[in-house]
Amino acid sequence: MNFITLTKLQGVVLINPPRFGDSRGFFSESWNRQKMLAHDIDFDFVQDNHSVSAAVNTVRGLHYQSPPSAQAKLVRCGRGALFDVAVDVRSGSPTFGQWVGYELSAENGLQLLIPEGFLHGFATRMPDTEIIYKCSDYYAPDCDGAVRFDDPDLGIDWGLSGPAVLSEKDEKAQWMTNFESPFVAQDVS
Ligand SMILES: Cc1cn([C@H]2C[C@H](O)[C@@H](COP(=O)(O)OP(=O)(O)O[C@H]3O[C@@H](C)C(=O)[C@@H](O)[C@H]3O)O2)c(=O)[nH]c1=O
Repeated sequence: MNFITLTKLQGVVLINPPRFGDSRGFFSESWNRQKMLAHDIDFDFVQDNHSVSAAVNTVRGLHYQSPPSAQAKLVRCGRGALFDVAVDVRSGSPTFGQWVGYELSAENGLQLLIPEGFLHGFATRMPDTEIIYKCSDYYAPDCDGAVRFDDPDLGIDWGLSGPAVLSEKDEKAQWMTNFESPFVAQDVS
């Protein structure tokens, strides 16, 4: 797989950082701003997040932060495996409402880059799965929002093997019909 794979959603990029294996294990650069600049990708990440989900089929999402605290995220899996999803909610985008999803695991080392203007969520495939992600803005609870992961208008195939394990916040998340996007598409064609 290439280092960078573009997806059908403009700005969402799958990254496959090289791993240098030896008798000890491997070494990999999980973020190198200079190397990403060569691919016209640049973010000023200011916060790193790390969460562990105990149960398989835990779903966190679909989350966003509204402007002026919108966040781009660079997501990877530190332990176990997860299915990571980005949904385009940029008003005026030709792919508004469309989603992409990729398996990110500790084993495959893949990362998903999700710019501002997208909902983000993931489902765990293994117990005690760890997600680690960089954010381009700080946590701002007043700007925090959530859309139901199982919204029929989105039709995301999460590939769950049982009932989703959700937080109270995600249980109560709004449906797409009530969602007014705070994001406007820029330079999306
Ligand atoms: C997201 C976040 C939460 N918290 C606190 C608030 C709360 O007490 C506790 C758990 O928060 P949540 O239930 O929102 O955590 P979680 O459901 O893991 O939320 C995360 O989900 C994924 C899909 C994302 O994309 C993230 O941006 C974030 O929204 O952690 C922070 O202190 N800083 C943060 O940046």
